[in-house]
Amino acid sequence: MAQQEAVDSIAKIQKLRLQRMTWGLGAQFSTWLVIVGLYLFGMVPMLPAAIYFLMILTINLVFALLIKANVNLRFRDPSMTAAQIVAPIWPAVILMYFVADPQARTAFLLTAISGLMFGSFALSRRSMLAVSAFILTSYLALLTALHLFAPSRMDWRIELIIVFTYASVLVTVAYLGSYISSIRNTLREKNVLLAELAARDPLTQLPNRRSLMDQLSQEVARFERRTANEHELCVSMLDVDHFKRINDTWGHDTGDAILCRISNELRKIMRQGDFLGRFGGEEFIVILPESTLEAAQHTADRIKDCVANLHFPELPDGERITVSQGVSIYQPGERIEATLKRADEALYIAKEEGRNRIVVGH
Ligand SMILES: Nc1nc2c(ncn2[C@@H]2O[C@H](COP(=O)(O)OP(=O)(O)OP(=O)(O)O)[C@@H](O)[C@H]2O)c(=O)[nH]1
Repeated sequence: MAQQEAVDSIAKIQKLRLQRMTWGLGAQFSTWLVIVGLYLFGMVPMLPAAIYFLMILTINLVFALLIKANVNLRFRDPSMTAAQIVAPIWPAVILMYFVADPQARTAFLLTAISGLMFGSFALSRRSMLAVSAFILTSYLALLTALHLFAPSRMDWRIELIIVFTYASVLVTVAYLGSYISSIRNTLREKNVLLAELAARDPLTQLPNRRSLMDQLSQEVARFERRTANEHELCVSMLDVDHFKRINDTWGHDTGDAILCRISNELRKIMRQGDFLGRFGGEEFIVILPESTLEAAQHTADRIKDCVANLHFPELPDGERITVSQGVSIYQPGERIEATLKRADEALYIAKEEGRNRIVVGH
């Protein structure tokens, strides 16, 4: 099941990557328009323009195929952000060589900046600066080629100003972009932390009521999807006996310490796949998915014995703590609250019958 969830989440991320690629195509679209315009105005010959489009088509196709075939998952950055920004630059540089007018060439430089902005999704400052350096070096290489082979198509004074301006703009964009990227990372980390805090009980560090209810809904959904009928979803509600007396006699701090100790010990004896949480006060819930009533009773017995045999250094020698438990089984199609209510009623009976026992709710 967990494996299926991991596969689903990878598929979702891959879909998002393809979506970002489409946005990238949107950003490249402006460059394509520029080229069509240059061609229509007779500022660039047809062959280099056609070669450019062929190269860009191949590049985009390769990236899309890498994502579709999940090959990108093997890379250090599966989003291939830097590669996707850098790859279309050289086809543009080659085409720029054939553009006669230096002013018209600057249009390409602007579109490279919008490509760089995609780096703010993922790139560190160092990577953003490296990509900027790559763009600038590519432009300098173009100027060198023009200087050597087609000096009539360039004016060094204008190019110097363009290169200087472009370098400062790239550095600014790289800094701002990496700042946005770092804010995104911090936000992501904080969200993970917040989600963890919202799901955990601060005293015992066990999953809290909200988390228990989430887990129960997931287990119910899973149960309703099951194909074979051999397993049950069982719930055990557990309450520490005479806890008020413990608080009243030895103080609230002792009560807290006892709740923490019980939580820790129960955590240790939980079967993998079972879920223990604090429902509130001195009440806990154990969720036993893919179980049977017999197995649930067995677990409840283990819990009962575990707590009854605990020695608490905070309490006088011989003072024992016990727990009562109400067990219920989820009935197909019912609301989970109904299952919990049966467990609660069974717990009530366990208390009535003398505590330190397990009652199954029907
Ligand atoms: N120390 C401590 N006490 C808590 C906490 N949450 C709830 N309690 C106390 O737990 C006690 C529960 O008492 P009752 O509901 O009367 O039940 P009980 O004394 O355990 O008696 P039975 O459940 O009938 O065996 C109350 O005194 C609450 O104040 C907590 O986080 N820490």
